[in-house]
Amino acid sequence: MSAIETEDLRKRYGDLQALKGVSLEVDEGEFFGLLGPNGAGKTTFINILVGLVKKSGGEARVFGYDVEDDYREARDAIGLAPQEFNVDRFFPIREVLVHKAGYHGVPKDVAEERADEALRTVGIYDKRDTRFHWLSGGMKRRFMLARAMVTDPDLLILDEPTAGVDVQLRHDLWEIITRMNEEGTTVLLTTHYIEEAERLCDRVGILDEGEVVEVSSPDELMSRGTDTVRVTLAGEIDAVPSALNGKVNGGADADGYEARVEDGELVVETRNAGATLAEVMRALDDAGHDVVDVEMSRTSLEEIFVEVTRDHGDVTRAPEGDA
Ligand SMILES: Nc1ncnc2c1ncn2[C@@H]1O[C@H](COP(=O)(O)OP(=O)(O)OP(=O)(O)O)[C@@H](O)[C@H]1O
Repeated sequence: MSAIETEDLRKRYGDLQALKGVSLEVDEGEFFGLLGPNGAGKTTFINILVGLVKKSGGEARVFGYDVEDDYREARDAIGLAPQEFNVDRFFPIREVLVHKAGYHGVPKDVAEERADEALRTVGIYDKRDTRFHWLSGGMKRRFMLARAMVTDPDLLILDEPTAGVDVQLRHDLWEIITRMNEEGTTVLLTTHYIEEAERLCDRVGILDEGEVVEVSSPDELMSRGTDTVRVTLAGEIDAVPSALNGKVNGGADADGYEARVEDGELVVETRNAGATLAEVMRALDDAGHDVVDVEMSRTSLEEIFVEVTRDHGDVTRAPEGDA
């Protein structure tokens, strides 16, 4: 069964079409990243799933439950850590967690156990009698995750859970979320940190201006980029060795690569540096060159992300009748 399934999901705020027909499927147990520039519609998508925003059209289901017709069942399956802090400021945080679990139908004694466990997991158990208000910024982020997990949800939705936190805390939060996913919880994560998506997610969906422009694994996305191999030789070379010249096919595509001489060094652009390198080294050796140094660089996921959303913009924002 799918954890999340949307078909042609639409949302209009006045004149603004924030979601323009989003069809997405997230499998049970998957770690799915939703990426997109500011205003792409990520929070709107999440808010429809949790019943905070009413859809204008299309379908949205969580574990088969319609998010509007079967609101209670769908909502009880979700643990949400929203982007904005929206926590009761008058109660100690442990009580906030107990109330939260109770609201979702968890009996009081179990709720209390879960609250303690969640606070321990995120490392702020010793602050259990403190009000949210008095926590540090990092502790607040930890608490948001504790609150999302206290109902033991099948689907964890995290809207930029690590925004503005330091590297250490980010890694701590990653570890906790990864463990939950390994134990079977489906995770939907939105983030602006591409590295986060690359490290954590099985698949990422890129949303741009209310439309899904791409769904693939981080690896698949990375393989779209071009790797550059720069080889420094003992002496300068003035021409690409003929064995490599034969591979030039007008650009670096899946089957080939493009080699050129730049400042006396050999530069090869390829889809896959690992696969190409051996061939390049053999060709240089056969041509009698001594290799002094090899430097490889990959296009980052960040660059690919920028490219994908820019290309989408070129199409959707092109004036009518324009090619
Ligand atoms: N309640 C609202 N009323 C009017 N417009 C809204 C409302 N909520 C969101 N929008 C608009 O809908 C669009 C999508 O917003 P949304 O918050 O879903 O984007 P996002 O991808 O989450 O952005 P960010 O990465 O900045 O959080 C934006 O243009 C936003 O201004």
